[in-house]
Amino acid sequence: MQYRSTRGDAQPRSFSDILLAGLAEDGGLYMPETWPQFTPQEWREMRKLSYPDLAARILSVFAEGSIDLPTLQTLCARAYAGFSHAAIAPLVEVENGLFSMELFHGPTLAFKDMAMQLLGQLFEHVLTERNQRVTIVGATSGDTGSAAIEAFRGSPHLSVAILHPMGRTSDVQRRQMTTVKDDNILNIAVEGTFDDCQDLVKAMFADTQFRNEINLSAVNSINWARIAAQIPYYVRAALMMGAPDREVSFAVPTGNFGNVLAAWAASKMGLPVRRLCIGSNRNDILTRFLTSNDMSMRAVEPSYSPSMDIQISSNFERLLFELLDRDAEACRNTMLAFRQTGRMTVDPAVWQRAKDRFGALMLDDEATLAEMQTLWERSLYLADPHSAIGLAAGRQEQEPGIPMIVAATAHPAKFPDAVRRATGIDPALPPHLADLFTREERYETQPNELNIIEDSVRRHLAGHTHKA
Ligand SMILES: Cc1ncc(COP(=O)(O)O)c(C=O)c1O
Ligand SMILES: N[C@@H](CCOP(=O)(O)O)C(=O)O
Repeated sequence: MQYRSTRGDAQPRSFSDILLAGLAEDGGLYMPETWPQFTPQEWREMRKLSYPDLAARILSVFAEGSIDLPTLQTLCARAYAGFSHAAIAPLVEVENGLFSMELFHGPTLAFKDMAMQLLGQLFEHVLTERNQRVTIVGATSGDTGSAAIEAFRGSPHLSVAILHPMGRTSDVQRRQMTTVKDDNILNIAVEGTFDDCQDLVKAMFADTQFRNEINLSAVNSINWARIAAQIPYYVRAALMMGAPDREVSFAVPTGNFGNVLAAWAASKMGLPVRRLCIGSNRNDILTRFLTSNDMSMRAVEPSYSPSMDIQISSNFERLLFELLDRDAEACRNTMLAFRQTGRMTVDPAVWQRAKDRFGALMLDDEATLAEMQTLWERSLYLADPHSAIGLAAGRQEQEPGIPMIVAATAHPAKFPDAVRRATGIDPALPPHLADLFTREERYETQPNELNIIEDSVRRHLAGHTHKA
């Protein structure tokens, strides 16, 4: 399988190449040249596979020509060995026909582990094979950072620098990142928002000298491998509900648009998905786009669901590329104009195509707490604020006879303040994190300035390489 950029300039590249490259050189995002297809019979045969084997089967079509199926099976078995639930991503029926797909049973208690644990294995495999070293720089609004740190800590092949927006994550999220002491990890609190952190990462990719100097790589969902590794749980859930002989719908709390894009990708591969519904908090740029063709940037507002405090949803570019019939030039021009003007409206026919596929719902903080309270009182289901937004969005789009599967993206214990406020319950951290608040933190605070952040990364690499 070969990959091309949404902005058209980059050369076609293999899966292993784009895994390490992260972002295309023209600033676009890599997409598979064609959508792999499974027949109904092939989907049915996947029903009997364990989660790791199913993940390997799905990944094998994207990694074709780079990594073979037996190797992927070994890597997937290792990736999911540390999950605390035997089903890896269990389904819980919260209300009649409304299912919570719990994606938070990995080591850092958020859906990011589902892909990041596998990326950890994929990077080790490809870097060992190529005898190469890279530096991963990632942006996080709270969960990607800790998942990446957990997946890559102690690796002899790479260093990881994570930029988080100062004071805008939960305390649990920050401590999960900043209490990890491995030499190859650097945490930087940036005086800005998540969007600033993400822009800094993209600016580092655009700085060719710096990019080459440190062998820059990415593990945010701008990296296609992240999306590919998020597809299997949608497939698994749909198969459990009777697909391909029955349609299902998905609802996903959304920020950077990566998770719901994986569900959409599964439908492009032939999985019978009826509706996709996104939930957002008051940072509702995507909801506004889907309800009124208005993608206009506003200031990022803090909310009870901080991981979705995002205005610039990177993966929307991948959907736009498809909506524009893969016209890379039109995609590039639209994205550049969006960044210049802070506004995007698309041709009404293009917008209609998005609306035909996606529904959307916005919940502000008050409505989020009310939803958490209702879920607790009616169903004894303790949801974190992000998952609660997804469940409300899913309920809105439910249709008789069609299972609605909602991505539950974080463990309630990551957001104890909101959970306590909504339900009066104090959600406990699992034993491996029970002493999180007594661990010592280590991080730098830096202004939102590219040169300063690049220098921090350089200093860290010099110190780390020195020690190694
Ligand atoms: C807990 C949680 N829920 C939802 C989201 C939104 O997911 P995405 O950015 O893939 O849309 C995030 C962050 O990505 C998250 O950490
Ligand atoms: N919510 C995310 C933001 C980054 O998303 P990603 O999927 O692109 O890595 C976070 O928690 O960091």
